[in-house]
Amino acid sequence: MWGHLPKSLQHIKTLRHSSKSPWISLFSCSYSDAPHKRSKLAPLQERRMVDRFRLYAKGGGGGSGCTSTRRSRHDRRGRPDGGNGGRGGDVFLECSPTCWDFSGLQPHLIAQRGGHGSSKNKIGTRGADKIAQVPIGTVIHLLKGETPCVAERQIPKDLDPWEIPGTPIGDVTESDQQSTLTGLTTAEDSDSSSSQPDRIVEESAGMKGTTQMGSTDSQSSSSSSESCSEDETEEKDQIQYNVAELTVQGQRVIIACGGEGGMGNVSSVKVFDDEESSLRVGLPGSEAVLILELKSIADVSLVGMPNAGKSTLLGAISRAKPAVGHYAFTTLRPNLGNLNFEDFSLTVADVPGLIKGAHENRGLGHAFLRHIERTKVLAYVVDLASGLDGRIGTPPWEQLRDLVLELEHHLEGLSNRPSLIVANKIDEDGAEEVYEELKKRVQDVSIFPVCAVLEEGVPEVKLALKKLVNGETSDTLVLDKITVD
Ligand SMILES: Nc1nc2c(ncn2[C@@H]2O[C@H](COP(=O)(O)OP(=O)(O)OP(=O)(O)O)[C@@H](O)[C@H]2O)c(=O)[nH]1
Repeated sequence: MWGHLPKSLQHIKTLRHSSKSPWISLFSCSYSDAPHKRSKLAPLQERRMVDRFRLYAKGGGGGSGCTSTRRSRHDRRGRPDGGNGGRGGDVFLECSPTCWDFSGLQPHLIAQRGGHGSSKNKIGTRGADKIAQVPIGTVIHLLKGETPCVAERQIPKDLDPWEIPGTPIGDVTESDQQSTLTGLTTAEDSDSSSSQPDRIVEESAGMKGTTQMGSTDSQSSSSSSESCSEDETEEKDQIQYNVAELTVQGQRVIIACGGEGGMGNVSSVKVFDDEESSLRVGLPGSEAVLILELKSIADVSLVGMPNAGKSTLLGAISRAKPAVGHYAFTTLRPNLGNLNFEDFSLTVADVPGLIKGAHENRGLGHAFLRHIERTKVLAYVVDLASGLDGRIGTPPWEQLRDLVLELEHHLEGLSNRPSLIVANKIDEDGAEEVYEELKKRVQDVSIFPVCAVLEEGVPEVKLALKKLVNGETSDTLVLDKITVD
C-alpha cells in the first residue's frame, strides 16, 4: 500500500503503527525534522547586519535579429522582413527606506535578455529590468566594469500609449537628474551613448575619494570580511572608491546596461555575408562587479531611556537645537549634531528614547534601534534623578542593564562597541550619592557626571567621545560588569 508513495512521504509508513494518526504526526513534525522551519523561526538576535556586500551585475543580452524573406504571388523574389532583436534589460539599484542592510540582496543580479526578432518585421521584446533595493546611505565602490549611470527617480504615472510596456524610464532633462541626486556630483554625457539611450547620463569616472565608510569589522558580512589574503589586497588596489551614493528615497542607478538587439534583415543595409551574421547577433549586456557599503549615519549615538536628557546633551555638545520637553518621546526622529575640534570633527545622533521591549517594537522601537546599528560609538545617557524621591523611573544601573539588553535583543553584538556613560542631571538633589553608587556598580567603562542644562561636565564628554571615535580608547559596556540588585 505504501510502496507507491514518494520518498518524502515514506516515513508515514512507519507512523502508521504508532498511536497517533499519521496525518497528525505529519503536520506536527518537530524542529529537528524540519531544518527549513527552524531557520524561519530563528530568533531575531541571530540576524547579522550586512553592511558590506560584493555584487556582480550583468545586463541582459540583446536578442538576435531575424533573417526572413516574405514572398508572395506578386513578388516572387521576395523582400526581407526579419525584425530586429529586442534590447536586453538593465540592472538597477534603487534606494528604499524599507531596506536596512544588504542581507536581502542576491550576490548575482542578471537582467533578462531581449527577445529575438521574427518575420513580418516583428521586433523582439525588450528584456525585463532587474531592480534591487538597497538602503538609503549606500555607497558604491567599483571593482570592475563601467561607472554606474544615473537614472531618473521612478515616479508612478499612467502608461503612455506609445510606450512599450515594461520600459521603466522615460526621457529626463539634466536638471531633473541633478535634483534627484545628492551623492553624484557631475553629470556628463556618456561616451557609450550609442549603446545607451539619451535618458542615461554617465557619472564622471574616476576616483572621488579613498575613504571607506560605515563598516564595523564585527558587523561585516562573513565571507567578505574574512582573512585578508594577497588577492584581496590586490583587489583593494583596483577599487574605485565612492563612484556613486544613493541617499534619496527612490533614487536609482543603472549598474549594468542591457545589450542592443541584433539587426533584422529588413533594416540592414547591403553588407557582406560574414559581416551580416555578426550584425544579426545581439550585443551582450555590460558586466560590473561592485562593492556596496552602508554609510554610517553618525559617529556617535546617544542611547538612553526617554527623558534622560539626550536632546539637551546634544544641544550642549554641539550647535544642534533639538526639541527638549519634560515628557517622554519628545524626540521622534534622530537629530544630528556636529562636534568640531581644531583638527577633527564628528557627528552625534540623538536617537529617540528606548524603553524595555523596544526590540519587540514597543515605544518607537525597531526603527531607531536600526539607526544605532549604523553608528560607531555608543554614549549611554542615564538619568541620575530617575526613581529618586518617589519619581517615576529606575536607578541608572538598571537603565543601563535594560539598554544593553535591548540592544543585544535587537542584534547580537550591537553593544560591543566603544562606549561611555553620561550620568546626567547631577544637579538634582541626591544625584551625587546615586553617581557614587553607579561608579561602584558599573566597571570598565568611563562615567562622566554631567549637568546638560548648565553645560557642566560637557567638555570632558566631548574629549572622551573624540578619543573613542579616533580609536585612542575602546572601553565597552558589558552586561556582566553591571551589578543590579
Ligand atoms: N535638572 C536637570 N534637568 C535636565 C537636565 N538635562 C535635561 N533635563 C530635563 O530633562 C527633560 C528631558 O530632556 P530631553 O533632553 O528632552 O530628554 P530626552 O532624553 O531627549 O527625551 P526623549 O526625547 O523622550 O528621548 C527636560 O525637561 C530637560 O529640561 C539636567 O542636566 N538637569
